[in-house]
Amino acid sequence: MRKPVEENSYCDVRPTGGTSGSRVPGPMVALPRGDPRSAGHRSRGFGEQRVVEDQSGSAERKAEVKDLDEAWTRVLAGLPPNQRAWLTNSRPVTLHESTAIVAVPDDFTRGQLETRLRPDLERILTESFGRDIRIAVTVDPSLDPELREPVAPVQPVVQESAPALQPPSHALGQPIHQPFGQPHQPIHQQPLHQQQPSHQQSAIAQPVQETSRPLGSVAPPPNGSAPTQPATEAQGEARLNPKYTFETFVIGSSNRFAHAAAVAVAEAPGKAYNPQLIYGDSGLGKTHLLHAIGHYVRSLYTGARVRYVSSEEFTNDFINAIRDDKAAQFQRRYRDVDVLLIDDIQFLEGKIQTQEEFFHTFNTLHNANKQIVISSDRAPKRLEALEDRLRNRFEWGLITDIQPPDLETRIAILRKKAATERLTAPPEVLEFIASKVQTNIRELEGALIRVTAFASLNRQPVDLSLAEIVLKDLIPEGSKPEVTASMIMGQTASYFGLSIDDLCGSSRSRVLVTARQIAMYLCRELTDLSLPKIGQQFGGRDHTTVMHAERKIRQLMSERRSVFNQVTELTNRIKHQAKQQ
Ligand SMILES: Nc1ncnc2c1ncn2[C@@H]1O[C@H](COP(=O)(O)OP(=O)(O)OP(=O)(O)O)[C@@H](O)[C@H]1O
Repeated sequence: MRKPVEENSYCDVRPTGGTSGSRVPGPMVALPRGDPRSAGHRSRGFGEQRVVEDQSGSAERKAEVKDLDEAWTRVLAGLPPNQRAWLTNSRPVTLHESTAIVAVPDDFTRGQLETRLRPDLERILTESFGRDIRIAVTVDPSLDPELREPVAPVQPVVQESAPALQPPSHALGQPIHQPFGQPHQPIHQQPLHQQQPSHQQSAIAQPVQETSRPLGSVAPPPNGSAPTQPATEAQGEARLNPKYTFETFVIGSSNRFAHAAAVAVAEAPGKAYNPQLIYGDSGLGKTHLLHAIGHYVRSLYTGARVRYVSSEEFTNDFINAIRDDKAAQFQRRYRDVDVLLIDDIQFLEGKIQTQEEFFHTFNTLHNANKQIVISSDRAPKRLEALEDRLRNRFEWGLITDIQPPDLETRIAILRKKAATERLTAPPEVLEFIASKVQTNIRELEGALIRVTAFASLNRQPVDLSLAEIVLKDLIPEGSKPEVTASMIMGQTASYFGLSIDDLCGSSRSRVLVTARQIAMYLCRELTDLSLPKIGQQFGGRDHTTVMHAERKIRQLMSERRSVFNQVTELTNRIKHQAKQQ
């Protein structure tokens, strides 16, 4: 048997020069390529979703969006002036189910909305709609008035830059749904998406256009989950795990935005956000969301060609195609699809030839308004060994991150997992497991499985004492792991969406001051560092500042539940990180 070709053994292509623009951390929005806003065609800031919805011609959706606008007017009227000031350059984007997405110009404002303003915003929105509404905040730098003038095109529009790659007629100006065919069932049959606006039906029930390629015609089962057996080639090609659907995905503050964006992408593939990039640490649900998009697209659009592939498989496939002289088949496999879901893109780092191939795959799909969804373990700007031109393209669409889930979300995930896997575990055991395993959902599920398996093997009931024994082995106490100031600062910065420089800097904004004081407090609690040493770590501050911070946080913890929760969650994360060192 021939050995597979080593990716780098034949490469002679070098990455192009240049640097990608630096971006603020956290969920970010980049203008899609060809977005008329980038050429100054549209005065509104962040509003791609509205445009998509308006194009669908749905009266219901328009009404809903209008409601959000109206509700937003009420929000502005209902807030005291000092809070309203934070919303001057903010915009409501869209309402998806019970989540209102709000765009703000920078990360700092996002912090304000997510902490200080959140209760009032959600209260007024909830009152306005007569049902529970949560907010998800996204950053759209184009809302910053200082960046608005003069309006420079962010990306050249497709037609200007690449006349040879004109998308097919159906891809310009017409709904992308058409080539996919009609939905095989009314939306209201989707259990999780019962509140789905009925615009979906009218939007996609349009005449099916002739396309040059055959369309699959297999309808998935009514619940939107994938069948266990591939019934046709098209269905088999999708390679979706039937367990990874939106129905089985638990939404919490750590993944709310990524989830909402994923649903929007699945409802309007190629139109809402293209590409969508989801990034986050291992085991936080990126693959799950990719598969869920695939299932949902296939349940909405009969015949949609969806392909899920890990970047590793893409690389191996490419290498084998070259070895076997089957480049054309390879290209058809990845370019003749409506939705390409590509997982763990960081795997392409350093693989120049595969990156080159993926670059062309990306361009072909994007130019034809086909949807691309990418996952990565890091933000694109941190994929240093990826070519700039690829990283830049990832920023054309929507970048969403997934953070480790909080305690409530972890408990909810365990509950769902126990229900779907028919595992019996009392609530106190689920809570105990969720408190022990904090950062990786795969480990969380593993712990539940271990506990229930242990009980079953020993014919014992699943109770707290048994869970303690099992998890002791899983997460041994051992010697006290060493916590360092840099660990604390790193975790605190990422928890609050700040940088280490922010923590060491001189800004006195409220979010920053609280974050800095919490980090100093944790340094006192979790390390043996002296007050002056801690002061030095935070940009050479005086030891009295550290003393003040310690007192302040102690006091706030007993007064404000939010601060108590923040300190508890951060302590858990830091200890967990220390254990892994
Ligand atoms: N929000 C969630 N609700 C329910 N299950 C979840 C959620 N997030 C993750 N999971 C489950 O956790 C496990 C790990 O998730 P997944 O494989 O999607 O992580 P990942 O981010 O792709 O990790 P990696 O980067 O290591 O591939 C899966 O079984 C998935 O179903």
